[in-house]
Amino acid sequence: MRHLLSIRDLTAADLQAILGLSEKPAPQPLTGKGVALYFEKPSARTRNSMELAAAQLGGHPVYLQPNELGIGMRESVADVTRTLACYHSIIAARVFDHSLLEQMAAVNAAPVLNMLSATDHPLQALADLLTIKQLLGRIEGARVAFIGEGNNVSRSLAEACVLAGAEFVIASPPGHGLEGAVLDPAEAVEGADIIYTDVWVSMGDEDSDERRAAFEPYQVDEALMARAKDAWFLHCLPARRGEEVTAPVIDGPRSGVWKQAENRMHTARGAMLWLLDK
Ligand SMILES: NC(=O)NCCC[C@H](N)C(=O)O
Repeated sequence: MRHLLSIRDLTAADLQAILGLSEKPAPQPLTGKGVALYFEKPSARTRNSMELAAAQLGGHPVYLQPNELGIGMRESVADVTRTLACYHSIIAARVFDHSLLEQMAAVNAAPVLNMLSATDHPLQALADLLTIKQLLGRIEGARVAFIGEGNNVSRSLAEACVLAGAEFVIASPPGHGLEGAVLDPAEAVEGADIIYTDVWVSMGDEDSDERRAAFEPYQVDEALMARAKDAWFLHCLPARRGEEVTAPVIDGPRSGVWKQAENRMHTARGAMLWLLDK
């Protein structure tokens, strides 16, 4: 049984297969079947794109919240997972603790799909790669510069870039980076085809003056964009104009964020088809 908890669950061929499936007309393998969507955190793009993608595949999405499901409280993780698998072909979850996804996947009752955890956001990275392919006409050899925090979005993007043959570089404040080399923003955007950022304060993380001060030199503004010739700007959204990005950049002619948001739906279909091995 397949699970998609992180990009590390994919081979290079799997990744290309998902991108291919995402651009094809939707088949209907989920006719009469359910897709469980369990959210421990808020969601705009993920919930809507997953609900639509499930419907396009012929399935019926069911939105579930912690206070109803009582996972690990009213009922054990394994029993909830087995119950959901009685009705649903896929169990998708957005969680605080990544290990909950691992516990659900270990039951092997239905394919488990990560809709964002503290460490990974594979669905976002799939949409990012499809967007890069559409904007540049290629992924291989592209230089993707991420300016901001090393966490779920940047980790999955880095892994997906490596798998698809793109170059990934990151500039993060000290103590907020990913494993491996960290550059400063000017170095990172040098020769970049894509400049990408994310919020300074992720869902569930603590906001503070120290944190804001650390991230302030990492704002993507027109001057930073101008250091890279003809780069496209991407952002997973939600965006805070005036914090991680300025309005002229995200609302400007080189912003691909709305194509990227739409692609969340197409790649959600691709990911679910891959999970079902269709
Ligand atoms: N586009 C999305 O699905 N959400 C992105 C939120 C990313 C941010 N790093 C967070 O964890 O809150």
